[in-house]
Amino acid sequence: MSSLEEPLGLGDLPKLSINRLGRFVSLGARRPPADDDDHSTGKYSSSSCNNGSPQMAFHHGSNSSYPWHPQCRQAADPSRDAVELRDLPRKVMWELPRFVKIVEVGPRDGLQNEKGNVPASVKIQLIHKLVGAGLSVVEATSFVSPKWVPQLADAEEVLKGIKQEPGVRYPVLTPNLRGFEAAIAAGAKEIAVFASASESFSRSNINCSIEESLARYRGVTAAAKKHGLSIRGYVSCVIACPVGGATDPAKVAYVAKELYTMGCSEISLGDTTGVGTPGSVVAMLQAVMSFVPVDKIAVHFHDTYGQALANILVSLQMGINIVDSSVSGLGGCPYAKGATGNVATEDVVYMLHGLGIETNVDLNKLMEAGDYISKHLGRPLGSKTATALRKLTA
Ligand SMILES: CC(C)(COP(=O)([O-])OP(=O)([O-])OC[C@H]1O[C@@H](n2cnc3c(N)ncnc32)[C@H](O)[C@@H]1OP(=O)([O-])[O-])[C@@H](O)C(=O)NCCC(=O)NCCSC(=O)C[C@@](C)(O)CC(=O)[O-]
Repeated sequence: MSSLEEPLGLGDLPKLSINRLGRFVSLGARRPPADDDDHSTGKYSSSSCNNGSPQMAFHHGSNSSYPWHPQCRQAADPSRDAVELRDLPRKVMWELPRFVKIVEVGPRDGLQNEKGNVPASVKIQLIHKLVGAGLSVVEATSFVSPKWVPQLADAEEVLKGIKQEPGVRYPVLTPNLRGFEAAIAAGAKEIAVFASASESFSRSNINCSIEESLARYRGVTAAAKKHGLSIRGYVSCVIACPVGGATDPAKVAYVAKELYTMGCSEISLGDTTGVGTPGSVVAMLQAVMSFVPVDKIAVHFHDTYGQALANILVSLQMGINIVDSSVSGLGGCPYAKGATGNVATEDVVYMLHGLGIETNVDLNKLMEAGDYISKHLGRPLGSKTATALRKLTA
């Protein structure tokens, strides 16, 4: 089995201090009481006799509805159980933010891997539609070598063609000073630099080692600060690398810290290949949060294994409130074979709104943007939410 085929668990990762993780895990999942637990003190609760589902508890009332469940068999005090059931939603939801900022990466990360040519006019129209849907950060393009990413060779035309709205950010990727200069000449007000936590991915993506890339980015960020530009920093392969296998969370933390120290105001942690699970994501975030304030961290999940929404949820529970996503799930990295697109923005918005979290995004208008680009690319919608809602209204 290749490293891409096998999901990673905590056991695959290097040992970390688990104090924080222990605290976190205790909020979400309770261990079942052992036979010798003292139930009379309530030290270990048996309230999960509803098998973790508030709905089941609601319909069936008492824990004893599931006599086959080991914890149900041990339920002793119905009044205590009622109190704990009432508290369950608070326990599950209390760490969640009220507002999540979505960083739309479809026009860049989404289109950089397209086989066919997407005209600049279509990219510009897509960006306008995404901003019209309420997205306040839309990554517009990359000023990278057209030899490496021919799909974004029209970066200047795209950035110049956008009608930049006040209060909206349009970051562009810049791999070096040359890209930075081209970006400001085209009107960029925010740039993004992109390093990797994997040595082999760094070489295949930007043709240099991690240390060389950081040295290069120190020059780029210094120039950006002189021009008063905001800087976003990416760390890719935060869970695993297509070649090197599992990534050490300490390495992710190191690269994130370096980018933060050189002046990146937001650090986006990319699961480039989409192999992460909530277990590996918690360990990685725990490591990064020791060096970068939680409100400066964004998460960026590709959905190769269908884990992206679960990974986002666990990130929110850890205090993250910035999420990258791509309209209609567009995307894939040209240098990460087999990796699919980012999590679809429509699915993220649907989940967040379902949790009562505000985004300022209008889901209907967002779906129109998804329809627009999917029709242009001649492929079905890449969002489950949009597919389901379109069927309902057909
Ligand atoms: C970094 C380089 C340039 C090094 O590429 P290199 O070949 O080592 O550099 P070079 O200096 O030898 O330049 C090669 C050619 O490109 C030109 N060149 C050089 N720089 C530029 C520039 N800025 N703009 C336009 N042209 C440029 C340069 O002038 C030269 O042209 P030639 O002389 O052969 O005609 C190259 O490797 C590159 O552009 N890489 C970008 C690859 C890329 O964009 N990958 C996708 C990013 S996605 C990602 O990283 C993950 C992320 C962020 O999405 C998060 C996640 O999903 O996890």
